[in-house]
Amino acid sequence: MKLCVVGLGYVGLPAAVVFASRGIPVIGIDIDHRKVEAINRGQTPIKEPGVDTLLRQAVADGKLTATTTHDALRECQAIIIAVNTPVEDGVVNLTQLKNALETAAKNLNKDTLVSIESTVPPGTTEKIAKPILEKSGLKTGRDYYLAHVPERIAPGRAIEELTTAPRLVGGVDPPSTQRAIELYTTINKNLYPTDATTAEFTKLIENTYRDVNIALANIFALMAEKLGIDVWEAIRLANTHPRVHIHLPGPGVGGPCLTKDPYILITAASVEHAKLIQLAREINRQMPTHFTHLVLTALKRHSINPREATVAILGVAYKGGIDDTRETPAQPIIHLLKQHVAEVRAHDPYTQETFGATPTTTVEEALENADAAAIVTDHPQYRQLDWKKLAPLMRHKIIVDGRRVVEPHTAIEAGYTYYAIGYGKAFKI
Ligand SMILES: NC(=O)c1ccc[n+]([C@@H]2O[C@H](COP(=O)([O-])OP(=O)(O)OC[C@H]3O[C@@H](n4cnc5c(N)ncnc54)[C@H](O)[C@@H]3O)[C@@H](O)[C@H]2O)c1
Ligand SMILES: CC(=O)N[C@@H]1[C@@H](OP(=O)(O)OP(=O)(O)OC[C@H]2O[C@@H](n3ccc(=O)[nH]c3=O)[C@H](O)[C@@H]2O)O[C@H](CO)[C@@H](O)[C@@H]1O
Repeated sequence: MKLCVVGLGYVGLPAAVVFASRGIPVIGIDIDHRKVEAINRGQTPIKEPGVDTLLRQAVADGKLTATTTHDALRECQAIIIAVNTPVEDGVVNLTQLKNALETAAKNLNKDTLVSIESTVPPGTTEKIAKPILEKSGLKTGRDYYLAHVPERIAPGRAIEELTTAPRLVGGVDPPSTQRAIELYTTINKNLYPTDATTAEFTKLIENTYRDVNIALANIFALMAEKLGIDVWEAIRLANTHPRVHIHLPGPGVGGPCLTKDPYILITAASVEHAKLIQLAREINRQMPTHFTHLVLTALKRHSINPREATVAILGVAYKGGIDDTRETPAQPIIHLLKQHVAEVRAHDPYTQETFGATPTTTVEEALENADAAAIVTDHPQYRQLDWKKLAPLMRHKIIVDGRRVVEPHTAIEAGYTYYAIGYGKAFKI
């Protein structure tokens, strides 16, 4: 059996190299010739731990080749579609997916499985993909097979999660579910069969649940700031209750999924009370502004004129331990701070991106003569910092912690004034 993977981005490429590593010959297809050329040279166009090694090996073994030509679909008995489904002005754009399906229909072999991994509105596989693919003259569930197998990988852990994280397998009919299980069982034994529309819906509600839960944590944080309470302590205590699992507040929710999937869900099924989900999105989108406000309040409380101040942003990636800056809250935070503050510097151990802030290569360089350290990302390296040793570098010893990377008592003992999202004790007079 040969597998074609259409779309070699953050989802398609890890899948391609993992299938190839299990001995399955894979043809990767992408319209971006630079990606295709890089892959054929054995170089990964995306940064994802482990992909580089598996890719080099797969190309060297002749198990993975990439092409821009969709005719290659003719050689495959299984096709994974992993093109992007971006949300624009709150509405999902399925153009890439429809184009990929049209070319698949023109090159579809009898008995082939088509698996859609892209995140899509419920009903897309059944009502959009199926009619397009049946233009081939083949009948679904009899002549060829169709499933939605949503991708659940978290960036930074893709390779591990592809083989271990539970996976939904939703065929449009039982034979399609069965064929999809046969394909995915070669890389992951933890499969949950269902139907395509349930799989599509489930993918969206998982990320929506996470976004709404984080929004709730963010509201609690704002309340704690008013009440003079430490929300981190309160959430830790609340979560000792066996039926409570409150997520963590922060300076914003970034990444390619939580910022997009709730909108796909709301638009797909417009029920009145979906405004809960909409509101959660708005709360999370507001957090970078709130964090910026905390930084400016901290400067004011220390009688520092922002126009003469330097703020060091620690962390540009959207979450800890990775270099991914898609939809990162650091971008609006830097943008807003630059409107008020003389100099905004940025440091990140994983990425060079600074969104217009002055780049720095070490934490020491970022903090030298700075008035405040503003921690945006929970990189593991930041948890190891010796704040006592760093203190003499700074002009003013102020920490504004978006992620509870520093324990308040550690900062205070090292001579800092400590502010944080949800740390109401900083404001208690
Ligand atoms: N990035 C993630 O971590 C993640 C996780 C789970 C689900 N998803 C979902 O997976 C899908 C893909 O996301 P991504 O981040 O990999 O996107 P991406 O933009 O990184 O990759 C998509 C790739 O598809 C290619 N492409 C577009 N049209 C094509 C066509 N007709 N034929 C061949 N190639 C084509 C693009 O050139 C690009 O390389 C989205 O629906 C996304 O919501 C993403
Ligand atoms: C349901 C779920 O788990 N889905 C995962 C999610 O992966 P992700 O990479 O987007 O990672 P998250 O951890 O959700 O982070 C997003 C942003 O939220 C911030 N955050 C997080 C937790 C918290 O308590 N408080 C916060 O503020 C964090 O800093 C970051 O900015 O979507 C992928 C694509 O669909 C999935 O495949 C993947 O399984």
